[in-house]
Amino acid sequence: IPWQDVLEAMTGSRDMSTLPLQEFFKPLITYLTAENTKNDEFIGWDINWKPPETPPQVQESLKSAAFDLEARANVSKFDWTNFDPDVMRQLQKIYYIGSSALEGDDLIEYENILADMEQIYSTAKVCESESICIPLDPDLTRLMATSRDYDELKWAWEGWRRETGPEMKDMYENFVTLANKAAKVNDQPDMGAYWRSWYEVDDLKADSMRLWEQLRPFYEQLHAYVRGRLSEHYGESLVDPKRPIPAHLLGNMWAQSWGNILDLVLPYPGKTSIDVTPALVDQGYDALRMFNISEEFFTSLGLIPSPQSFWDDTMFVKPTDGRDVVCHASAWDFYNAKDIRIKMCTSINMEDLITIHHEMGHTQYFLQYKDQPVVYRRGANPGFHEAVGDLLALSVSTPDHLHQIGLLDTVEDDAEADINFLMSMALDKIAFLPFGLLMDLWRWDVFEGLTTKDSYTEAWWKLRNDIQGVEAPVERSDEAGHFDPGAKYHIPGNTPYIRYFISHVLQFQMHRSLCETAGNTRSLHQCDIYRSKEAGKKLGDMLKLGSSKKWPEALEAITGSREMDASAIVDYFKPLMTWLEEKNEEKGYVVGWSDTGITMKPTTMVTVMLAVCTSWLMAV
Ligand SMILES: CC(=O)N[C@@H](CC(=O)O)C(=O)NC[C@H](CC1(C(=O)N[C@@H](Cc2ccc(O)cc2)C(=O)O)CCCC1)C(=O)O
Ligand SMILES: [Zn+2]
Repeated sequence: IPWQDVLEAMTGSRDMSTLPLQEFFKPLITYLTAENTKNDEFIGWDINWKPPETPPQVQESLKSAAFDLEARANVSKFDWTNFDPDVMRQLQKIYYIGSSALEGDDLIEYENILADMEQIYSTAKVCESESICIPLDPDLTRLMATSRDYDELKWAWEGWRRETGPEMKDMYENFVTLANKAAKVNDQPDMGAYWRSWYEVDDLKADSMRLWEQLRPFYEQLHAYVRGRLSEHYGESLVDPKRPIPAHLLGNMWAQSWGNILDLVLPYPGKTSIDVTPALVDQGYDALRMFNISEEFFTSLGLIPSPQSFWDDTMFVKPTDGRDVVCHASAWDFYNAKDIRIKMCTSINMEDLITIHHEMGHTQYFLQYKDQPVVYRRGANPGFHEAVGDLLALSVSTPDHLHQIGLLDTVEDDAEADINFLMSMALDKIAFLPFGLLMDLWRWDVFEGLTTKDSYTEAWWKLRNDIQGVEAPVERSDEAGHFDPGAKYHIPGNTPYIRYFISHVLQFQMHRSLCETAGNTRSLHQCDIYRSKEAGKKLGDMLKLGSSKKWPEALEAITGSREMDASAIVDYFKPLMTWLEEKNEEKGYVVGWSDTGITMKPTTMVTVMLAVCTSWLMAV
């Protein structure tokens, strides 16, 4: 409560007053006044007065004494600029507490809306019949990954959006109002600005768009090839080779990673498979054993082993006692420098093996910064926290590494096998970029008030079209009560998302540097830092910083650069990009997309322009 209330409780007055102090010293003040008058002392000080010349050595001691006094005086003035910068940084992080700054009913309503939306999302099921209803995890996820039936996929895709979004739509509008109210208490104009403030850069949106512009040409090449192959598989009537790709055909409920349709777009089908799911199943892997693969990779680098409490308390698989749990994987720091846990409904497949590494990247960060002040127990920026696990998974995913740990029996090291591997990586890493970007482009506009409830879905599909080049397989509209953003965990879960886009740039930058540290001599996409204590030391030292330093310093500790830079991901995928440009040209796959479906290749465009100009000149 405000100090005035405390003062009033003690003294009955709400104002500070000097009267008691004067009363306390009254006798002395009377005496001094009389004495000074008697001795005709000069009261106060005359700024033109100069002390008599003091001998040099006395001057020196006076100066040093004055300096100390000055320094002490400054601190006692509680002058922020004079505080130790680290104290300033800690105070700032203590002061800005996000949504916790809401008071009373606002805070209760805010928490209730979040709980209600989370409840809708985590219990939603799509019913095939009166008695059979299937949840997202694992059933709908598996269907979206494995079905190749256009209509079955559409049924699951549309059903999931029907069971989640509409019921949340009004809640979300109220949620945004309260979130923005909290942002203002944190000295931010809206919640999106508050989230972006964690990156401590002038314009995170501009930085993100700049990175995207560098990467978009590569995405367009991949998009063109995948659309071409899907169009051949499903037929042009279902997949128009010039339009955005129907969003339900990409192996994922949100089309955010396309790894599950590798079989439909594999460049060289004759080569040995690099999907280890069959091996995991055949070798009888269970969740715990998959976690141990990840644990062993981390400790091979000399990183910190997971404590026994982690193994005791982690939820590895979906409970079979009927409890409704939030199956969306997550890693938890209990901020007691001891307890860390993961909660995950692990399936026995490659995708979840990678997810396990992602989650253990979080718990490794928790372990590394556990001795920092609590306010510093965070990523250098949120993108760093998301990059750690994926960074190590870049080494684990290489065919050679998978072979080394017995999950691939043969590995072919030739150009075609390389392209197949790069394609499998691109279907996750390159395909993810536009989605990782558009999630918060949509949300930042909503928090800023540029997108209001009556256009939530319209704005969402405009971004999905423009940025990601995918479109809904069925009509979507706000008028119909749709709220498709609500079908993605992080919207009702209110988890910021740009961190994943940033992570997808950072993880390749760090991979390139750690590969150098580990003495890698092969191509970047073949690099495996397994067992490199030097690489592990570099990574560990950066992780120990937590958020105690601004993130460019943390990035510099690993890469030597203070800038986020997309050149590493471009280097990694270079061989595939060259291959895609040639293949798209050779197969006549159109690059890019537009709503009208009329897209011309640049060469055609130029021809048309020339024809127009010539005819115009002739006329003139
Ligand atoms: C207490 C708490 O909240 N803890 C945080 C961690 C922390 O902040 O300390 C946490 O556990 N968040 C959960 C979230 C889970 C996953 C996720 O949501 N992934 C995104 C995007 C994505 C896509 C590709 C990729 O390679 C990596 C991520 C999605 O699935 O869309 C699901 C599986 C993977 C990661 C996570 O781990 O980030
Ligand atoms: Zn994460």
